Amino acid sequence: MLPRVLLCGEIEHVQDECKKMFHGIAEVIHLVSESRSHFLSSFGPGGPYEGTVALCRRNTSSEVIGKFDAPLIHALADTSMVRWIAQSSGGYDEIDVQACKERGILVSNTPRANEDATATATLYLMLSCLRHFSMAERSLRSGTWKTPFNAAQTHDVTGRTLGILGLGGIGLRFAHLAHAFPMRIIYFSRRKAESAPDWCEYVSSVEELCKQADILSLHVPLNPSTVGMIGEKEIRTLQRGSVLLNTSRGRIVDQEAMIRALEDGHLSSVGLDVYPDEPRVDPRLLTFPRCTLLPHIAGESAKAWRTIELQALGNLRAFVLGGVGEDIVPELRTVIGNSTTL
Ligand SMILES: O=C(O)C(=O)CO
Repeated sequence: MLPRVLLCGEIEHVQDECKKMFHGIAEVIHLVSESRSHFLSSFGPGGPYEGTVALCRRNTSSEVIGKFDAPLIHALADTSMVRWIAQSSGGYDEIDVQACKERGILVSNTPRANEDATATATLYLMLSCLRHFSMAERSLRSGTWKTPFNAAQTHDVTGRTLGILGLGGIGLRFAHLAHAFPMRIIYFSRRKAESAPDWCEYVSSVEELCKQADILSLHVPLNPSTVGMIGEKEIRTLQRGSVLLNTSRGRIVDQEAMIRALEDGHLSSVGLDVYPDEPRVDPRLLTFPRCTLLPHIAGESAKAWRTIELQALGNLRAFVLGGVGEDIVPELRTVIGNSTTL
């Protein structure tokens, strides 16, 4: 019997490629569970997921089986042979990687696959927040032409200082895109990035970044050390009238502090693609017409989706064939070699 790989969330964009990739080496099976308890009780003998050695996971699966938190990972390790989870996105914050580490399950993600799409969307948010393009379009679509859009309250990019928090793939790509404009670009990362161009200045702390920037863009992953990283103190350190952009994860920002700053004008607008409790959007955010709000689509373009799915499936295939895939998340890289073979 071939080993089985379970798709937790469907492959939508590369179905033919998926069939070819696993032909003769593994049986690809689909999620049939309608609850978390059914999911967890289905790996045993005679269950629909019997013989599953690895999963490909999309965040959409959490609607049915929930996040891959510590209880789920421990139950999975107790009741199944699953040793690899190939996450189908750059962010893997819905998987408890520490629990995976304890139980010898490795996790891969899809770095690089949607850097360009996410950086491009961030650029759109920056321009829209300064020039109120989203508001202007809403004025036109509602049949009121330029009202309530008010050009006198909009701003140019020229002369602004863009502060990038996290100069990984997306942050760096955004820096390059923004460099087309006559603006100063600074960044803070845990360590100075070797790939940073000369014109992208390193500053030594988040505080220094907030002191100098009047546009702050967030590009760090969500993990226990980044939850609430941008709170009241950081927001108030930004100059009055600054713009905050977030295409990483909602919980990196203290949403209450952000809303207070929008209410009293300390932040002139925010450009968001992500929210703390998606798909819920705090209704107070909808009352600030100059903000640009997207429904977590920054990293989604036709090319990005195909690349993400191919990369996730590639990691899964490498695991099935050789016992280890690529793109292991940083927290688990030291675990390679332990109990991952079929
Ligand atoms: O790749 C990710 O993690 C995304 O959030 C895609 O938008």
